[in-house]
Amino acid sequence: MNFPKAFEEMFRTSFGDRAWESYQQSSTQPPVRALRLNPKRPVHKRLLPKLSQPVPWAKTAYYIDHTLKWGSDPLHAGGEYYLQEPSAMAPVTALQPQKGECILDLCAAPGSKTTQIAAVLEDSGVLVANEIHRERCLTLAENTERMGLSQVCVTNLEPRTLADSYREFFDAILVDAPCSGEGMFRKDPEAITQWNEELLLQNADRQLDILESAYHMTKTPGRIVYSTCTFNPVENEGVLLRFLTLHPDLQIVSTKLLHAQPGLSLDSLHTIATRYAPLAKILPETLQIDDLRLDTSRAARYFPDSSQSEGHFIALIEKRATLQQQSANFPNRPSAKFSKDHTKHRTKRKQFEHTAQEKVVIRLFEQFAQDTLEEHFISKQLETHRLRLQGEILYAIPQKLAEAPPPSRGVLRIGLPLCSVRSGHIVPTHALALALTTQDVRRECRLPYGDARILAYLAGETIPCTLHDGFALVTIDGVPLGFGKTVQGTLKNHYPKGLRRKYDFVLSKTPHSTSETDGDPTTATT
Ligand SMILES: C[S@@+](CC[C@H](N)C(=O)[O-])C[C@H]1O[C@@H](n2cnc3c(N)ncnc32)[C@H](O)[C@@H]1O
Repeated sequence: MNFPKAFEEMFRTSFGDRAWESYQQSSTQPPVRALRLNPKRPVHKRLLPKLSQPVPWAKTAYYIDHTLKWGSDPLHAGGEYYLQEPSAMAPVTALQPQKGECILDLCAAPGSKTTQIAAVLEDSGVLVANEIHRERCLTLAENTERMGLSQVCVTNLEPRTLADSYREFFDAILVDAPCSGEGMFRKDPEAITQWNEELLLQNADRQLDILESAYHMTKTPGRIVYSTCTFNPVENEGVLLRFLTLHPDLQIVSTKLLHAQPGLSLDSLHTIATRYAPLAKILPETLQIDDLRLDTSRAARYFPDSSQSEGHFIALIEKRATLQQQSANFPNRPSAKFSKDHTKHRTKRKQFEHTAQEKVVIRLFEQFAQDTLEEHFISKQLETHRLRLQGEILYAIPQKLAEAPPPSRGVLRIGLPLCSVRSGHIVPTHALALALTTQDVRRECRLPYGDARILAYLAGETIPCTLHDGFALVTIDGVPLGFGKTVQGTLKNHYPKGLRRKYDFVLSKTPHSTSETDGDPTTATT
């Protein structure tokens, strides 16, 4: 691999000559790949023999054979697993989401960390997944659907706009920031050509801006994880120090991540800054070396040569009350105005009632549910969610989210979309199908792995089915693929048109019999 001279200089100055030699050597190896199992799905027996090496720092995660096209298997379409680079799993491990918490994934697309957080929350609490770019946000929504998540709200907003609605709302926020992507070089050698020092400075400023919004959305006490897939200290430690000098109520705490190197200490950063101008440019002048709050060595860095991964930087930051809580200086919205809006909303909440149109759709959905779903699924949804019609879609919205003032625009999905109504008939959503288990439904069209009807269904064809007439969940040995409607021995296809494509039973293939690329855009993730 040909690295720019300036990149080599940054690396040698920051991490030493030996680290550079070792890094360079690792760059000749193929990138490592891994998957995370979806705890909502039964583990398919086809997968088991292929999952022999766990990723040490993440739950239910395994290294996988990089020669197989994992994204083309029908089990992938059923959300059985999520393909994710191993060190990209570490930020969520550091965040330590707890059941019932309100969590924000602020830079979320394509959704690898959103789906990882959701796996821990297990349908409890609230998870807002935000992505600024529209196209990437659609992929994020698709991935939350594929993994069967029910408590997720997907938004397409600038972080500052989101902060207007959710001030001090979240227990924990993940800022997996856009960065110079030095940890992507093995996977995407093209990225090397775009690397330059100006890019590091621009990214650092942008990251600081995003972190500012995160700060205002985090409760006290609360936590923020800041992560990037890049190595340089102009982003990473540099951004951390700039962020923490602005907020005395923040403190870096240890991530305790396995197999990671510690972040660069304040002492070493001062030395590096004397030899590396971009770092000297951004390092705050008033840093006190013995200020434990700013101990950047508590952050964690994964390098490809010292861990089996591509590379990441992760810092866990705690927000704690200080004696002199600093007054909010967030641009755009003064806090007094915000609390006024809040009161207005609370009054509205007390008077909450379904609209007439909502009542009609809910009644139709209840009839559908009586015929198609088991009682316990609906009663669980009603216990923890509120039903609300948004446009044409009836949603089950997590209670805590339904009580908060939602952003007035840019919401792609708020909780679990249940159904829409067409010509007086319920059309259940694909998201509902994938949020179900076989215990939740009255009719399951269960197909064994390898059955040709699976590929036909995923291509949008009708398939023969002997079940009683009505909606049925199509599954591969219990792993849901989508809905179909049985009419006199034929299952009409409800697999979404936009997702229909050719799949292949990849997991029955022996390693090295297929090409190295995955070929699935929805899984291109750090
Ligand atoms: C490293 S990627 C996130 C990967 C994602 N967390 C995952 O694990 O799948 C960073 C994301 O930040 C988004 N982004 C770019 N500029 C941004 C900005 N100014 N504010 C917020 N997000 C931004 C990018 O579109 C990109 O999707």
